[in-house]
Amino acid sequence: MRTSIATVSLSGSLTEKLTAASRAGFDGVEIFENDLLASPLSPEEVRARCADLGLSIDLYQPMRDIEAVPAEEFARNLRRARHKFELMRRLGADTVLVCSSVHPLAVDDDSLAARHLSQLADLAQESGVRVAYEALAWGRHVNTYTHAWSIVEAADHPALGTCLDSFHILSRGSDPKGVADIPGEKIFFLQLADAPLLAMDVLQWSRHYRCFPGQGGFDVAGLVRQVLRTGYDGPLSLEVFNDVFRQAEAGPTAVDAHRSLLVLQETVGVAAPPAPVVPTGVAFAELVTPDAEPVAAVLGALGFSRTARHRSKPVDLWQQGEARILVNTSGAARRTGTGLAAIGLESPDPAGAARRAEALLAPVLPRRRAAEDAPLDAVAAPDGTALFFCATDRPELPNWRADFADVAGESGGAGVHRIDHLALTQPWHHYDEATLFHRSVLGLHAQESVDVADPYGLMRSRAVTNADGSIRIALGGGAAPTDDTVHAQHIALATDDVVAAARRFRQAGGRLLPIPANYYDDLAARHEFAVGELETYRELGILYDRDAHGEFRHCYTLTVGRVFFELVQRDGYRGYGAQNAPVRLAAQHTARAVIGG
Ligand SMILES: O=C(O)c1ccc(O)c(O)c1
Ligand SMILES: [Mg+2]
Repeated sequence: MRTSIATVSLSGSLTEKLTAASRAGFDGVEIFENDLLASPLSPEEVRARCADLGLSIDLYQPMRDIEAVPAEEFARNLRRARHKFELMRRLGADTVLVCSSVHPLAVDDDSLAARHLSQLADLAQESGVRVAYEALAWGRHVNTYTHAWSIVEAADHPALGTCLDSFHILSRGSDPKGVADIPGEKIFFLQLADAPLLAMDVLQWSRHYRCFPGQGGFDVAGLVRQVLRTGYDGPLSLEVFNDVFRQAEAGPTAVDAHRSLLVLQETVGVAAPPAPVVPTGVAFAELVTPDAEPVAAVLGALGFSRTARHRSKPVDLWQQGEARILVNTSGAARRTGTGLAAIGLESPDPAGAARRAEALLAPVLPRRRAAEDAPLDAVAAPDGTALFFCATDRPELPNWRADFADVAGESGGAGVHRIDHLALTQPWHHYDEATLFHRSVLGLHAQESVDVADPYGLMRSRAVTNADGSIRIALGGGAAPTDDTVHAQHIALATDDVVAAARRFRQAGGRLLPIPANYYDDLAARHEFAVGELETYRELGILYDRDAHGEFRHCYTLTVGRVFFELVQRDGYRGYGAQNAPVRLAAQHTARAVIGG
């Protein structure tokens, strides 16, 4: 289906918005009046720019407070409409949106509203324009889509139809089944937005918290299915008023937006991109660092051994059980410092996973970093992390491991057997985008988002997982001023005995994050522990949580650059310790103040 986006959904000048929409693959735009008024381009220039960019102008919007107003008011409205229809002729736009009136003098009189809209439609028709009447959820007298449709039906004018907007319908809890009563050709336009389920005034909710389909709590797909059954063949158009998107860069937002429509079309069965290939585990995590020594010291103390070296690049493989960490000292990190740059995802079908990712607009990275390397499909996540689709030691497929030559690593270890989860800090304005990306591109399941108090702001966190929990990525982000050293990425390592692993780490010279004594007093109040157990946790800085499925014990290393490690002992527990994150964040701020990072 054709896809469109309202300019109000993107940041920047009109030109920037149009360019971003075009690059992201949209077919058309809704031009929001304020964007045109503020643009130095003439309507003819806007029209030409859209044509150059391959965009149609699918809607001009909005006209307000038109119907069911006193006669002199309505006369002024018709005068205004004449001007706007002339403007639309210059723009080459043939459909105008009219929102249901919020005018204080508007009367509750459907037949007057129908007469007014019919008169407006007469005028529109003379200019070759169609009028799409939309019920605002906070309209003074008309605030449901069924009511707006009954007025359009009564007016019975060929140039008058209705505009359905998923936000106005779903925010009020209206039943979308009523859409079946509207003939498809009378649905002149379909606007789509999702929103988080918030208990607040509907106007504020609409103007500040809309998001792209799949990022909120509405059943947008259910509504779209209803609309498609009517035979509607206009565009799927996003109209998202959102404070974050207003500030974020238009290019990535437009890609995120278009991805949401691709996924929506897949959900309702009108598009079939390559099927998701759900990853089955973590093949490796790759750190970049300008200086391998501090990272090597921490990995060594954690029980890792350097087991192999890349044949052509300064990349070492550190391994313990099935946990593999690549340490890359090539140039890039000199600018960025030590950080988590890439994740290898074990994939049942790496090429298929890459095709899915590409179809959903993930930037594809070069398959071979050097001529002699095994070809490896990779894409960039919204935060820039490279995701490699790997087949480790499967003879029929290229093996990244074959690029590495074994070196004599000392054995031993600290009982770490695999990577339990990875935590990626998202730039604050990419949090919803990151969730949709990981869900749709990788086929992971998103858990509930939780608020996490940081001493200097509020973070949000949510895990995306596969069915058996062998992939668990915690996405963190939020309004807190991000401090790279505290809001760092982290790699959580699974062990069956966190106390033993923590002790070994310390004995080997590693430094664990100190946790305040008050935390343990609170633990003692909340849970019963065996004699001496809590004292051990207190001594080592081990945190504790439990859920309906089991227990979780975990502790943290100090941060190296922008990354730190966590040792976790997971006994049935299904979360990732988010309950303890406020204490961890505060402790990290303290540690940084005391130790200086
Ligand atoms: O918030 C508004 O005013 C507004 C304007 C136009 C729309 O299509 C809409 O859904 C809301
Ligand atoms: Mg709307």
